[in-house]
Amino acid sequence: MIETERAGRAFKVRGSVVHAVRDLSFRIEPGEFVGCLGPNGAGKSTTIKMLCGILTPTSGRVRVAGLDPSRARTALARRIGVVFGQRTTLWWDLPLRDSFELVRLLYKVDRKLFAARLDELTEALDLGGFARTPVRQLSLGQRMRGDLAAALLHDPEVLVLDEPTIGLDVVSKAGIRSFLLRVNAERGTTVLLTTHDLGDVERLCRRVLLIDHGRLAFDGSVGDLMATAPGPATIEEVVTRLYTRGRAAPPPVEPV
Ligand SMILES: Nc1ncnc2c1ncn2[C@@H]1O[C@H](COP(=O)(O)OP(=O)(O)OP(=O)(O)O)[C@@H](O)[C@H]1O
Repeated sequence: MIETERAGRAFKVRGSVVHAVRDLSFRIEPGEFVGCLGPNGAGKSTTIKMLCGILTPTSGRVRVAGLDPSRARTALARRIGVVFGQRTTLWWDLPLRDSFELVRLLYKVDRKLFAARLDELTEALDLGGFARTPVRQLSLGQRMRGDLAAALLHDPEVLVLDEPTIGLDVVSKAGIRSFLLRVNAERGTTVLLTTHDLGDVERLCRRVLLIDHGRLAFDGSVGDLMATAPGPATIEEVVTRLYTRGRAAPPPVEPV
């Protein structure tokens, strides 16, 4: 469903070249729920942007639902839902309900199917109380639920999420997580999410990709990830060890 083959993306910055992603190869099968981890600046968002067709790889190949994302953006848009936790795709000044109607028109979703899907999503994400509120007046948690609904209104086969739980309180996070598990289990939607929240990984992901310095540093189950530690460890300890492997340990914090 998602496939990258030695994919790379370089940027020219003030006369030098930054390799944001290099030689990235992985395959995600239909129905998988995969988490993408990595330290800040590792290349996660660049990877997601290549999968959505926002960025074209400068080397290698990317395929999503059999399509080349940067060449077939319109065709892909019908098969993929995307949420960027740090940026809304909704119309800021419009009531949430009107944003959904625009999504319906953009994706040419049949009116009846749209109404049924919107009812389901309204119930599952508890959108009823703020459907008529302009997006700019929504809390972050409400806005994220709105963004998720907008990404799923056309019933895509693939859902790609860039930090979907960022800034949410524990209750909102739990709601979003159980919703995502439901979407994956009930509709068989393939989910790929990036996150810095290891709770997302523990509760949601059966498989983890770890990107470091633009390269794939780990690909396996959460159990395999935990088994990389020499002894009993928390997931925070395991991931810290992988993120700092081969690097100087951060200086200890001196008490004042
Ligand atoms: N448009 C761009 N122009 C130049 N460099 C870029 C651009 N986008 C990303 N980069 C660089 O590519 C590298 C990877 O960035 P990216 O945003 O993919 O990392 P990330 O893993 O998503 O980080 P974070 O967890 O902090 O969001 C970084 O060094 C970043 O500065």
